[in-house]
Amino acid sequence: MGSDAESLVHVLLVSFPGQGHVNPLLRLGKRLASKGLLVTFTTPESIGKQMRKASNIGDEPAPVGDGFIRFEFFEDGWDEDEPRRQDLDQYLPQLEKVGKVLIPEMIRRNAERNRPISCLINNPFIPWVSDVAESLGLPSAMLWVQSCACFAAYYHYYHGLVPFPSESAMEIDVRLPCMPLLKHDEVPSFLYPTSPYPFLRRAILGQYKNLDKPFCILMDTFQELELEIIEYMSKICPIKTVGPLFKNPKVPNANVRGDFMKADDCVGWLDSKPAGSVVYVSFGSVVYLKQDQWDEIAYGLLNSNVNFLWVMKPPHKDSGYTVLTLPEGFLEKAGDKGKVVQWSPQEQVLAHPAVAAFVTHCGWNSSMEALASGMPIIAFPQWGDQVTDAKYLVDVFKVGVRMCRGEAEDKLITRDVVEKCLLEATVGEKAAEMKRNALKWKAAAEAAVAEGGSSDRNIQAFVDEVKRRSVEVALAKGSKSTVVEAPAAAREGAATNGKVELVSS
Ligand SMILES: O=c1ccn([C@@H]2O[C@H](COP(=O)(O)OP(=O)(O)O)[C@@H](O)[C@H]2O)c(=O)[nH]1
Ligand SMILES: O=C(O)c1ccc(O[C@@H]2O[C@H](CO)[C@@H](O)[C@H](O)[C@H]2O)cc1
Repeated sequence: MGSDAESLVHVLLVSFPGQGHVNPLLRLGKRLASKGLLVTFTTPESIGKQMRKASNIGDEPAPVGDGFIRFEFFEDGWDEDEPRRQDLDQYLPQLEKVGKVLIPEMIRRNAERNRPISCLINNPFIPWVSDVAESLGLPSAMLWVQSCACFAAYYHYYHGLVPFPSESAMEIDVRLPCMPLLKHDEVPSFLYPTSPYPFLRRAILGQYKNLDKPFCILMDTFQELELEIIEYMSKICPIKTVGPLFKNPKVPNANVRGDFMKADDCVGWLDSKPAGSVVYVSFGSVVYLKQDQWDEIAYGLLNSNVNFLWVMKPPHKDSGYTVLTLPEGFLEKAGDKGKVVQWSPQEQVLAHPAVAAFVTHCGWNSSMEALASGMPIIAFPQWGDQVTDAKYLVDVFKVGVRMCRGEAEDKLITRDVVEKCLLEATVGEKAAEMKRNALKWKAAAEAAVAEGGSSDRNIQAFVDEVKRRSVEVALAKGSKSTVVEAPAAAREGAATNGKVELVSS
C-alpha cells in the first residue's frame, strides 16, 4: 500500500451482507474517504465474491477524493452453497460468532501492517460490532440505513413509550412525537403482532439493545427532509444526518460500487425514448411478489400504454421463492415499449430524463434515491419500513401515489388499479404537482450534501471527531500516532434549517 494511504486515519466499515445495507455503508465509506480517511470495507466473503464479480473492486486501495477505500472480506465459516444463509435466525448468530473472532484479527493484521484502525462503523442487524470495538478500546459508530421516522418508531416500541398494535388491539393508530399519526398498517410492519418476519423484528431491534455503545448514529437522511423528528430524536440520541449518501458531489464518478449482480445495459434503450415517457418498475433486492400480482402488474403496464423498464431479479436458489414468469406473449405485445432486465443501474435510471415515474417497494435506499433524483413515485410497499416510507412519500413529501398498503393487507391489486396509478403519476395536473415537489426535494438534497450543507457539515464534524479520537486511541495504546490534520474550521454558508415548501392539492 502506498505510504500516502498509510499516513491517514483508518476506519473499518462492517456491513450486514444485504444490498440495501451494503449500498449506503459503501457510499458512506466513499464520502469519508473523500474527506481524507483511509476506509476499509468488510462484509462476508460470500457477498465479497459477488461484489468482485459484478463491480470494479480491485486489490489495491482506490483513491477517492483526498483518501482511499479498500476491501477486505471475511469468511463466515460456512460452505459456499450453505442454504442456511437465507435464514437470518440461523445466519445472524453465525455471523456474530465468527465476526467476533475474525474482525479483531483483521484489526490486529492491519495494525501490524502499519495502518491501525481508529474507529468501527456498522449498519443494522450486526450490533455486536460495537461490542468488538468496545472490547478493543476503539470508538464505534452506527449507520442507520432507514428514515429517522422509522428509527423513532422502533425506539418508542423498544422502550415501550407509546402503545403499538398488539394482539388485543390490532388496529390502533400510533401517535409518535413530531410525526403524523400512523395508521396501524403504516407502522414498520415487523412490529405488527402478526408479522410473518419475527426474525427481522429481532434483527432490527437488536441494535437498540446496544444503542448506548456507538458514540454517533449516522443516518442516511437529511435535516430538511425530516426536520422535526430529527430535532426531536437528536435530543435523545447522538444523531448526525449525512444523507442522501448516494449523492457525492466531490467524487460523483467514483468507480467503486457494491452491486451483488452486474447491472444489465438499459441506458441505451432509455436514450432512445422521449423525455418523461418511461415508468421504471423495481421492488429492490429482497421483495418478491406472488405470480398473480406479477401478472396484474404486467397487464396494467400493457393497458396503460406507457413505456416501461421493469426489473425482474431472479430469486436466490435457497430463498424458497419460485421464479416468476411473464404472461404468455407479454414481451411480444410490449415490443419496443418495454424492457425487462434482471438488475438495473438504478442511480443512472432515476437520473435519466426519459424516466417519468418509479413504481417502488419503498425501501429506504430506493426512496432516498428517488427523492434526491426528483423522481415521482408509485408506492407499492410490502413490509418493514417500506409501509412507513410509503406513508411519508405520499402524504408528507407529496411525491407519490399509493398503489397498495402492504403485504399484510393480502389484497390483489388489479390491472385496472395499476393502470390508473400509472396514468395518475405520469399525466395531468396531479403528476405535474408531484414532479414539482420531487424537484424541490432534489434541490434540498443537493444543498444538504453540497459544501457547507447540513449533511456535509455533519460528515465533516464526524471526520474531525474520528481524527480527534484516533489520537486518544493511539495514546492509550502507546503506539505510533497516525498523522492528523487540525480539524477543519466550522463551515459557513448554505446551511439551512428552513422547510421545503411543497405544492399541495
Ligand atoms: O435493479 C436494481 C434494484 C435495486 N438497486 C439498488 O438496490 C438498493 C435497494 O435498496 P432498498 O433499500 O431500496 O431496498 P432493499 O433491496 O433493501 O429491499 C438501492 O440502492 C437500489 O439503487 C439497483 O441498483 N438495481
Ligand atoms: O438479506 C436479507 O435477508 C435482508 C436484506 C435487507 C432487508 O431489509 C431491507 O433493508 C433496507 C434498509 O434497511 C430497507 O429500507 C428495505 O425496505 C428492506 O427491504 C431485509 C432482509
